[in-house]
Amino acid sequence: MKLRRSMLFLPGANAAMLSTAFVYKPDSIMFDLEDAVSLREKDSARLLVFHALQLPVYRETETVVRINPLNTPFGHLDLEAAVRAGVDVVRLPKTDCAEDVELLEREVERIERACGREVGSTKLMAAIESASGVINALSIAKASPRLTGIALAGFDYVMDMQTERGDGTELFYARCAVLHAARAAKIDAFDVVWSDLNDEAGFLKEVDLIKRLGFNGKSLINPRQIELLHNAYAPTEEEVEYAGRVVAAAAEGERKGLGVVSLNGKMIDGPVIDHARRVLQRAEASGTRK
Ligand SMILES: CC(=O)SCCNC(=O)CCNC(=O)[C@H](O)C(C)(C)COP(=O)(O)OP(=O)(O)OC[C@H]1O[C@@H](n2cnc3c(N)ncnc32)[C@H](O)[C@@H]1OP(=O)(O)O
Ligand SMILES: O=C([O-])CC(=O)C(=O)O
Ligand SMILES: [Mg+2]
Repeated sequence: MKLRRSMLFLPGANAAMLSTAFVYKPDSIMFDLEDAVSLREKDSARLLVFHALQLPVYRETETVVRINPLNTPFGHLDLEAAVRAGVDVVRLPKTDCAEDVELLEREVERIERACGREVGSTKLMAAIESASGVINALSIAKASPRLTGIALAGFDYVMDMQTERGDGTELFYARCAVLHAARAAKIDAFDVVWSDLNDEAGFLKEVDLIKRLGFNGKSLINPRQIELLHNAYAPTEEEVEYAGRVVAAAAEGERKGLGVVSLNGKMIDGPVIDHARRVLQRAEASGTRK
């Protein structure tokens, strides 16, 4: 079970962060070449990220590079550097339609062939940051078998919608649309960045909401957010104990040839058993909540 709860952004021009981010153990590390890098640092950031990707320490963690859009002067250069350096996942920002992903896929394949990397080994992720992107979320999510997930990018999205970040009401439709598209395409779904590092309670409230909606995780901007997120996503001891009893009751029912059994008056059938197995898998992969 590949956990993708935390995807830590860091500015590609920041050499100190590039060389230490792995110690925080996010599920994925995302080197940003887009909006966190000033125009004057685009070239040096690309070179730094190209070298950082090849450090042995990054073999252990999933690496992601957020390139600039392909219709900018930087996008193709970023992509060339990321694929040649062996990045695990390329994240395309400002994805508005399936054709954006199809173009990305063609370019990635061309570069893989040119540099001798196995064709298909570079995975993709699309960030949806506009009304058009949200409307096209399903076709974007199904645009390439290389896609591991889609992400909602809240800051550009609320700009496009002529609103601003608030209590989450402004993101409600987009979150549901992106999530349904990802689930229909059987890929991961990532929620927006939380930018107020001093508002831990607000962050945790948002994490609770997106976990209940069904997101795999969130894009993060600071190491302090990682442990909070992982802990909130870990099942509690009680959930694990109950899941164990559900699986045991189901096994007992199967031995007796029963399709449905009851545990303390609660019906236990297929989806309940699947959920219990997922809780146990998650506990095995991430431990229990502290
Ligand atoms: C809308 C968008 O596009 S969002 C995506 C793009 N944005 C980004 O990539 C921003 C990433 N985050 C950051 O740059 C920073 O966390 C900021 C600017 C938000 C806050 O910076 P600070 O106030 O310095 O954070 P803080 O005091 O918590 O830093 C503590 C330590 O963590 C390190 N750190 C902070 N953020 C990160 C990060 N994202 N990755 C790795 N290390 C980090 C700092 O370098 C510092 O290390 P040090 O103690 O060795 O100097
Ligand atoms: O991709 C992200 O998560 C961050 C981002 O660009 C945005 O919110 O506009
Ligand atoms: Mg953005």
